[in-house]
Amino acid sequence: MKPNTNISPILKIVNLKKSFGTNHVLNGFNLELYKGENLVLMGKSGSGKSVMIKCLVGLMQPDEGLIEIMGKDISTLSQNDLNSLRTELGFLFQGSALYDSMTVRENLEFPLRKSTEKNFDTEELVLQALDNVGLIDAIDLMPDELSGGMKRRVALARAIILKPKIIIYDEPTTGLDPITAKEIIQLIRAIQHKQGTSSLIITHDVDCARVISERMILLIDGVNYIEGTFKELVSSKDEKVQAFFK
Ligand SMILES: Nc1ncnc2c1ncn2[C@@H]1O[C@H](COP(=O)(O)OP(=O)(O)OP(=O)(O)O)[C@@H](O)[C@H]1O
Repeated sequence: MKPNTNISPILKIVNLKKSFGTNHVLNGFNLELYKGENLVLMGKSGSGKSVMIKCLVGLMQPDEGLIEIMGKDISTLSQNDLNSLRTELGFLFQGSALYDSMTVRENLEFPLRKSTEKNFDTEELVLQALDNVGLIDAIDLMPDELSGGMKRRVALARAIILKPKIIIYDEPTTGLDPITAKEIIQLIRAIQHKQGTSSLIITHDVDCARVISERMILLIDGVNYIEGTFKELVSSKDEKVQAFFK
């Protein structure tokens, strides 16, 4: 399904460029994410996916290009405005990234403590988020008492706890066995459906892309080399594109 391009994208990247010396990582990368869609970004290792995310969240300064989140050009925002815009973004990082010395409950409370919005019931949000990932019973456990799949679920609960409008998933299924990976994919879909979030999913996992994507972008040679549905991309005759699906 093609997005309705009459509607403004919730996230927009235009002509993003970033080099490190002679290593030209991003050479004019473009991306548009529309409300409620699941957009998958695939790129080989070292193609610049993390650099793109760092530019997106303001952790790295691009050499050139425009990044708009919910219609706001992030380069023009004050630190305060950038921080409050960041609360509209949820992240699921590679490898879950839970705090080992904190219980599940404390891990989930962490983003709430940092939030500028204080008008919420912490206990209720924590329980709601854990319920969404089917892990209420694990609330007082420590991360090392959880399986890899449970950790990923807790990380997912933490990513959605403030009901962000956009969620960025960085390799959500890496390191999981195929069955657990499928469960995580189903959860991502269920959460997107329930909360109407827009998702940017960065993955190497072709199965994950096939199941979850409504649209895909391949990052090759620093640009959005090709865009389309999984079906369109998988039937491309272009060798660089085919290499992703072998
Ligand atoms: N701070 C930095 N200084 C110099 N080079 C960097 C820096 N950050 C990234 N790079 C380079 O940018 C390129 C892209 O790296 P990046 O981490 O974005 O790849 P990636 O697509 O996320 O890879 P992976 O899938 O393995 O995570 C690499 O060549 C890397 O060495």
